[in-house]
Amino acid sequence: EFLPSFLPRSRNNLEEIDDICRNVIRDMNLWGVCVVNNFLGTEKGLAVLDEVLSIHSAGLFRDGQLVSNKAGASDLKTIRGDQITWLDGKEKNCQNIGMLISKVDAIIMRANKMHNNGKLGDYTINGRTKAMVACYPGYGSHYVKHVDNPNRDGRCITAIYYLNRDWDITQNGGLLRIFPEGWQDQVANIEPLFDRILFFWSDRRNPHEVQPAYKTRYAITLWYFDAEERNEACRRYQRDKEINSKPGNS
Ligand SMILES: Cn1c(O)c(C(=O)NCC(=O)O)c(=O)c2ccccc21
Ligand SMILES: [Mn+2]
Repeated sequence: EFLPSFLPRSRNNLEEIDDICRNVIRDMNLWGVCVVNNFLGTEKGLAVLDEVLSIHSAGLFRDGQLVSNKAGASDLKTIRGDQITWLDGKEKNCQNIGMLISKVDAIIMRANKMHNNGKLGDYTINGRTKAMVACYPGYGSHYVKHVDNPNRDGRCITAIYYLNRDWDITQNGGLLRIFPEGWQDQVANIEPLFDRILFFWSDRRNPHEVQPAYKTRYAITLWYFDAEERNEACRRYQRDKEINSKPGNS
């Protein structure tokens, strides 16, 4: 369920939300990508980072996927890639992560309402995934070029909040490179900087990769659902399950 826990916001917060919304709507409809810096402000950003660090030191991250390193088949040494854990933000010692999630919800819901009678990019957003907290250990772990939602699973917007202080892309790597469809051979290079949030369409319009990171790299990702596409995906999933469960359809 998607419960934007709207708290009565002081005046300036609402103005700020409105201002960010206008940026998100304009950039998403123009480029399909939007970057907002200083999203929470340093103090709140650090509070979120502290919670992520304590989750990491509590060993709650599942071991990352095994990826063979670029050296090729010869040495079978594999390196651990990204480590992830899923949160809904209501867990104990996660209230700042919860506050981050509520703020992103508020922006997406408001942008959804604000733009041509409640549609952002022709989507009707009515839900989202839990938050995926990701950690790239800094031994060259990377993420191969991919599309988040290549086959209409319902996810329409990807939102990634970065937590990496004093990040030097030349030393630390970890660049997110997006290859937006229709930009010809132009690419979007996004540095995973502290208190930066990034929005982009989750479908085939935005193939992207995470380049090898040489310092621990943290990010929190939310994926927002388009009501219609999600319902259709769930119906398809249900039908496939029934077909596959019938005897003889092993
Ligand atoms: C760890 N991690 C990811 O980092 C990205 C991704 O695209 N990240 C972009 C970024 O961190 O800038 C993903 O898309 C992803 C998808 C499924 C599981 C894990 C995943
Ligand atoms: Mn991705």
